[in-house]
Amino acid sequence: MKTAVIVFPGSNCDRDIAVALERVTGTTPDMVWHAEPTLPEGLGLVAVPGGFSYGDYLRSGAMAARAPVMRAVADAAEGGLPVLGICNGFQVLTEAGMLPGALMRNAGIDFVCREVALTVEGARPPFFDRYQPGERIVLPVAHHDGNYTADDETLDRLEGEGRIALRYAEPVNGSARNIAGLLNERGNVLGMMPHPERRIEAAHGGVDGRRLFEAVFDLVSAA
Ligand SMILES: NC(=O)CC[C@H](N)C(=O)O
Repeated sequence: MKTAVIVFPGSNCDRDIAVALERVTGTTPDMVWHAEPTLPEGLGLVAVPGGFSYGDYLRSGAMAARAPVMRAVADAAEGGLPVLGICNGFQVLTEAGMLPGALMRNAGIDFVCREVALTVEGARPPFFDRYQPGERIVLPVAHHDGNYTADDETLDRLEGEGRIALRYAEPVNGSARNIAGLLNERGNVLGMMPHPERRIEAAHGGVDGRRLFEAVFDLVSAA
């Protein structure tokens, strides 16, 4: 499966996700610089990685959302391509309007860097069909702007449409309804604050992130 990882000035989890994709899919992803106007042909997944794009000025993800490559990412998502935004990637996707709501400063102000327990809310493909609905998993988080915020009407709609993909098992950063991960309407764009790419082999202390990549790989290989 051909994959791409978007790289912004200040990305720092681009290598982590590249290694995870390589280990799971057996192919090396294309690293795509933010200034590129297009994406490579024939992709099965685009990853928007974690980090501190543009130093988190003006808000985390705000400047990256306006990078030339993001227009191509939005077009590809509209065409149904799976897009995975992790941590800063989730912030970029909300700032780009590809996912609703915003990620605000953590309720406790502090940077939160630890393992957290999460509930997988649904087993919806392409990302979660290798998990059980309601399954409890553990992944690491590392962020200062993970406090998901949206108005009540939006939150109710997200719940009603089954688009809350992941919830913190207990409050971590003040996120509305403990939201840790979110899908777009079609289900092919996922933004999540925890880092699945940092839990794919035993040496990481757990493998709860691995099935997410395997599920996308299965889907694309079967196509
Ligand atoms: N690990 C990350 O992607 C950090 C995300 C973001 N810049 C924050 O601290 O909120």
